Amino acid sequence: MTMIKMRDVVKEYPGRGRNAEPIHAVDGVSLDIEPGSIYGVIGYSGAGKSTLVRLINALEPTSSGSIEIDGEEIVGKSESQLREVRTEIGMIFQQFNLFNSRTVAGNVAFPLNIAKVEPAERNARVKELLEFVGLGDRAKAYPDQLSGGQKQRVGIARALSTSPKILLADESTSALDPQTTSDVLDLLERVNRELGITIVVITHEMDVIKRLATHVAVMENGRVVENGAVYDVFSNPQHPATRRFVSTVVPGAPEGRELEVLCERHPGRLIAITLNDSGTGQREVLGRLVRDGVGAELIAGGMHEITGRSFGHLTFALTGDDARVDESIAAVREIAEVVELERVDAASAKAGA
Ligand SMILES: Nc1ncnc2c1ncn2[C@@H]1O[C@H](COP(=O)(O)OP(=O)(O)OP(=O)(O)O)[C@@H](O)[C@H]1O
Repeated sequence: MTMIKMRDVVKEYPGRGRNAEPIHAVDGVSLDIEPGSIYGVIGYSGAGKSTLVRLINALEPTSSGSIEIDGEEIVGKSESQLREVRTEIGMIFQQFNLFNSRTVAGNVAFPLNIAKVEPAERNARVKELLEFVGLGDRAKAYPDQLSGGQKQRVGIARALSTSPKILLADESTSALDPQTTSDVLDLLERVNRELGITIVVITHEMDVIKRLATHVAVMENGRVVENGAVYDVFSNPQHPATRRFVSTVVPGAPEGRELEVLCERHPGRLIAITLNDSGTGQREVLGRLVRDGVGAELIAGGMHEITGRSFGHLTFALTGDDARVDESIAAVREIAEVVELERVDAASAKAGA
């Protein structure tokens, strides 16, 4: 059964000022998030990501549409019914939201106290969770004595305390440095793999999606403009917003100033080759490009590993007799997507500007 099923979900806020149009923070979103997946939701500031998360854990009422959590409709439920649904959902935050007056153990125990779990069972659970997140020796510390990464580990342990089926992570690594981000993402991956918890990751960083997610939805102006398996979306982005996000982690064919610089540095004809995991490798490409009278130099691009599958762009400068270069290009076209780039020279680009 689908873990989170959204159909035509709308969240409307009153507009600011008199006679202002209402704000559609979420505007007709339909998504299926399957059990065991790590679903990334990416978008620029104001796209509606945080609102979507607040609707999933019913912190705010949905204006219209349907949200099913593990088969159970949550839209229109009473507060007491929602409390039960919320125990199925853990949440972590950008600013960690820990209680500074409580110890690490006290923070993790907090949801268990509310759920009236017996002390012996509660203490055992807290110990087990702190071991799981690698903080077994910090139970008595206070949040102020911890680094950002450690605080987020406490946040994760607390979110897992009631054994939820779903973990919502709202910009959970945005306040952390790159190494700490990487450690926290590794931990989230373990939460998913070892505990089988479905994770929804809200972020504005495509790197987080690339590292962690199995699926991605791109949001713009309250709508999902594109979604699917991460590899499919990365290797063939359709919407301009998706292309912009993908280009931040997987550079496409060079353009603009980068292309100008490459043209300044390299003579010949430039071609950009797109490779996916359909079997064609770099070696095969080179074998077809290089022939008598044709020189091929790799001048930009690289391959990327996305959900265990490879994908990337390679840009070559080809020198030699035009007819022979044509043959090389035709030979590569048989096995890969090839685009010939129009040369630009900086002087004429400036003159034209
Ligand atoms: N409580 C509210 N009242 C009125 N408007 C709101 C409210 N919450 C959000 N909005 C508006 O809804 C839109 C989406 O906001 P939301 O915070 O969900 O976006 P976001 O993608 O999470 O952005 P950010 O990354 O900056 O948090 C924005 O235009 C925002 O101003």
